Amino acid sequence: MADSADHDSLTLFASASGFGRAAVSVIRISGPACLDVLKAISPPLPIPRRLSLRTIRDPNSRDIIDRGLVGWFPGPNSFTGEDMAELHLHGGLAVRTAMLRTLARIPGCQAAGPGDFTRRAALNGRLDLTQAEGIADLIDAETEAQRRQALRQLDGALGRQVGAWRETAIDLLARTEAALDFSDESDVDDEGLDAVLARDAGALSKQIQAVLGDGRRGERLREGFFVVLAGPPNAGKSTLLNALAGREAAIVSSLPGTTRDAIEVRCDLGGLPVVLVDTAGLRETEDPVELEGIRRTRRHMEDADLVLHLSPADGPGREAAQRPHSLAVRTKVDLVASSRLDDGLGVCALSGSGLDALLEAIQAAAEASLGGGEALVTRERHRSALTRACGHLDCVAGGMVLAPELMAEDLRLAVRALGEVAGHVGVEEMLDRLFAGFCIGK
Ligand SMILES: Nc1nc2c(ncn2[C@@H]2O[C@H](COP(=O)(O)OP(=O)(O)OP(=O)(O)O)[C@@H](O)[C@H]2O)c(=O)[nH]1
Repeated sequence: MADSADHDSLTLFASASGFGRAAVSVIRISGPACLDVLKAISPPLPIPRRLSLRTIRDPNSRDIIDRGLVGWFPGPNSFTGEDMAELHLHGGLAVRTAMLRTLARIPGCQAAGPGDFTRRAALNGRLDLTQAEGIADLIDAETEAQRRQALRQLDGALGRQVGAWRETAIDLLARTEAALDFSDESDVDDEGLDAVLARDAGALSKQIQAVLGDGRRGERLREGFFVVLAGPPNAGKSTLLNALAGREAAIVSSLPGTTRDAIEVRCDLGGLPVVLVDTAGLRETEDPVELEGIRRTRRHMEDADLVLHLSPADGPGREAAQRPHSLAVRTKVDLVASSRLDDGLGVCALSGSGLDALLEAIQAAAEASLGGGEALVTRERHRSALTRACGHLDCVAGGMVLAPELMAEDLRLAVRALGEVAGHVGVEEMLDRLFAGFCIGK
């Protein structure tokens, strides 16, 4: 990982297209030695930003490694802001290995770690931190809604909004500082300044809070809408999960208590990411392993966005929905005559009957929770920094700090908290954490 000045002067290289077998394999190179590397392995240098067919050789032995396309992207107008190159080679394992081994032997070159290229782009001011997160989210996006949200963030929607709030907070701070520094000079009018500052700080805080009051839609969309399948042992939870997910993900068995821990299956419901969670059956038991499973089930139910309370149609009556975000579902409806069924949701996971209605109900709940406009805040990190900023602005707005020096300090802390979102301040540790989650070559 590029975390020291020494490391930053190295030229990094990595496979940017994964490590499997493919038609084309892309190797990225970025750093000060990039130009020399290209001249050594694939002369002559291509026209910038235009892929050119070249023979690529080991610079020492002059052995041919492959014939492929070479792209040359001189800094600072490259993804990382440094000199960069891309080698589009044949996607075989041996070709890629030979190329990476050759690059590793060139002085000044080093294999990149996860996220190193994006990290350099952020450090060179090509992206702010929210956009770097947008790239990570775009790579991880599994559904259409996640892809759209990540693209919006990569486009800088959050960075621009938070940047505008930060400018306003800086302006408030400048006015306070001016009043402090020149309070004895006649041309600085601090008459009623406290009231004006309090009003403006309050207005800014309200704007931020309006965005924060989005029901955590952005975070939920990244993480998925959690649907927990709960109910007594043998209610048919695992069978239903498999039927809903369309694959055999959970162990299905006729032994009550087969599922001891939660099993999660991610699926795409109408473009929304839904995580179905199969849990241990709820019943009275002395078995310590099963008890632990039941404890975890209860915790999953508390954290769930939606709980499906399953009860077999041939058993006791339908369980009443215990909280607003829950649905009572009758399972194994094939075991009773249709005349004995009530009007609520009922499924036969074996034949698939009733599954469409259940999926529609889950999708409607997910849409109600995740839909309703475009969320700006997509991570707890953003929420926590913005909440802190609001706290400081509210101190100024509420007249809780009377001395102008203290007011200035609160405004400074608000500016700092807002700056953290885009990566202007105090983010070294955060950078390590963020880029560690990237893939190599990005
Ligand atoms: N007739 C019928 N049997 C079903 C249906 N769904 C599940 N079963 C059967 O019911 C039994 C229990 O199913 P599971 O899916 O393992 O039940 P579970 O609720 O996950 O059980 P635990 O893991 O013990 O909590 C199995 O024999 C299934 O084949 C259904 O719709 N109709």
